[in-house]
Amino acid sequence: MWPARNGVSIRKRGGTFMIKLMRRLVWLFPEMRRPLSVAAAFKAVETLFMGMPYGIMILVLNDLLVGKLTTKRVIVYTLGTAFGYLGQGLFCWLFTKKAYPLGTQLCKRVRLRIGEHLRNLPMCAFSHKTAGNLAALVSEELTMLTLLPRMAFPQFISSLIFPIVLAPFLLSIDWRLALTALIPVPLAFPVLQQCRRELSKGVRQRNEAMTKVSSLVVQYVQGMEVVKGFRLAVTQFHSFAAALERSRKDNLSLVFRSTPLLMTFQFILDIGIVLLMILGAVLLLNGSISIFVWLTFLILALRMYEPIKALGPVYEITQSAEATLDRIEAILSEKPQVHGCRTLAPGPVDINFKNVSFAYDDNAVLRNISLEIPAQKVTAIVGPSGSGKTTMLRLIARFWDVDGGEICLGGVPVRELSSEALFGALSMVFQDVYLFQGTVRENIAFGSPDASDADVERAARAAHCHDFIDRLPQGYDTPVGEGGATLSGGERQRIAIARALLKDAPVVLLDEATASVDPENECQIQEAIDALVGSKTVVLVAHRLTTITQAEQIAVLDGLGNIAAIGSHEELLKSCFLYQRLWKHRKSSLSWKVGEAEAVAVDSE
Ligand SMILES: Nc1ncnc2c1ncn2[C@@H]1O[C@H](COP(=O)(O)OP(=O)(O)OP(=O)(O)O)[C@@H](O)[C@H]1O
Repeated sequence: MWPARNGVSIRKRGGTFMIKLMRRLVWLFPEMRRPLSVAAAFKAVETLFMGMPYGIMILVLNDLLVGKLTTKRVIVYTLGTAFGYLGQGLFCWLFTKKAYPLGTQLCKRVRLRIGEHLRNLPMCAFSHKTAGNLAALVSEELTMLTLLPRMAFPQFISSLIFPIVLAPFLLSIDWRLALTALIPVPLAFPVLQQCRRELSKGVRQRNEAMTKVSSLVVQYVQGMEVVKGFRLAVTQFHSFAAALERSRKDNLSLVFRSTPLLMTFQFILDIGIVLLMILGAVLLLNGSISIFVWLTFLILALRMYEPIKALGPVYEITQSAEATLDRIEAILSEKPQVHGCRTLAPGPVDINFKNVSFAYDDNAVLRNISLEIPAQKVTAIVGPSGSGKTTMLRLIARFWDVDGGEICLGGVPVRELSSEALFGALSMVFQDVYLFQGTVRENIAFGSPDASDADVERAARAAHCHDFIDRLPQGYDTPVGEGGATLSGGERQRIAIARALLKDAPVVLLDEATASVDPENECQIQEAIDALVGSKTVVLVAHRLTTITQAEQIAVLDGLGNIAAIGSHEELLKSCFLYQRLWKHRKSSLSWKVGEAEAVAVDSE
């Protein structure tokens, strides 16, 4: 076995770069082994047929030189040549039929495999960088990988077959000329190896530049509002243009670095032909060989070098494919989150934080916190900005795993729950509501594929979305733009609440939006939340005064990773200084907002 590379161990056996590469491919996608072998066999037979007309040409030459070329023989040779071309055509077609779909299949399999793997990764594996990386990998880079089975591998087989078949034949005719014809091949290969090294560096640089371009595109489009709002369009565009220029330069440098080496490689092979001519002429003149032998060598050597010379471009494909395989392996080697197999007993579910500690990399956010969240009650988490409120919700859902302690759901540690049991028990409404491309109906029924249209409408009414959905051009069948860009923040949040209502899970995790919404929207969101809460275990990161006061239990985070106090609103107002401060701050910001609203109203009168 190869030592684990990026966590993925790969069987290592000998073989050339191409064989190793194909082994890696087959190791990652074992289902490709058989179709690849069949395609390779077709290519090999096609190559043999390609050699047939040359063989016949030599027979004709021999007959001509010894004066044995009869009409009958001419007919036989003509038929033989035609047969050679027919066989070549037939196997070329068989090869194409087998090998070309392999490229598209490979593309699909890689994308599916990566998609499947990403589904099981913890959230810490995702970032903007990853988005750009993935975009570059699954689009442009993958296209180069698809050339491996349908272009590079077959070309490699062709280049192998001729020397293997011809070497014994040439050696049996004249060993001196045979060695002259064959020796340039091993002499030229070190140059090709050097070219491979250059290509390897260049391809990686080019891929990095491509990834940067993709990341910038993702960032540019996703952050367009900020870009425009802060008049950064020109600056951002310049960095995008600079990344494109870098990518262009890297592409050119790849060509300029490899071309001289490729030309040297081909030149060494060409020298073989020149040497063959010189040595052949000398041997012919001193009577050691016949003209037939000399001409035979020239014809066959030219034919033998042709596919070997074509190996140059093959190297570029293999280096790109190797870099792409490295990146695929790196993604696949990210450790997936392991779920247990335990399930939850039906009925109410409580949540228990037992000495939980958590840090994002080095940023410790929670330190040994313990909190019992009773079933079917509303627990609010409050605290200064950045104190870890949202993080607590994320840990319940296992978007991240705790570093110390444990979180139990219905008495079962979340790590031991199966993903179906865990996510089946949770309804989540987060601050940044993401809506998927599709209709409003599909977005509401996202977590409940079996819901009927009537169920969707009932949930939408309860979440106070029905009226605005009804006003949309196609009602529930109105397409929603990517991320929900065509709806307002308040509308998006209410759709997320309808989604959660429809799911009807025993635990509700709710991260109230901090962004202010207009009073009418705020009131509707509040009513939608009231409908969602019902008889469920609710954990909410609360920002509105009403939601905070209505909670049966409030946990106050102190901003240093600890829980400062736990209690009801009245208890905390009496006993917790931090809560009093937070409460005062909230009230004053509310009166400030009300005052501002009144001022606007007066102004407009
Ligand atoms: N994905 C992440 N990677 C690294 N650090 C993060 C990540 N998410 C949050 N943090 C950091 O963790 C800390 C707690 O963040 P969290 O979002 O839980 O706070 P919060 O109390 O919900 O804040 P707010 O009230 O402003 O929404 C912050 O310092 C934040 O910068």
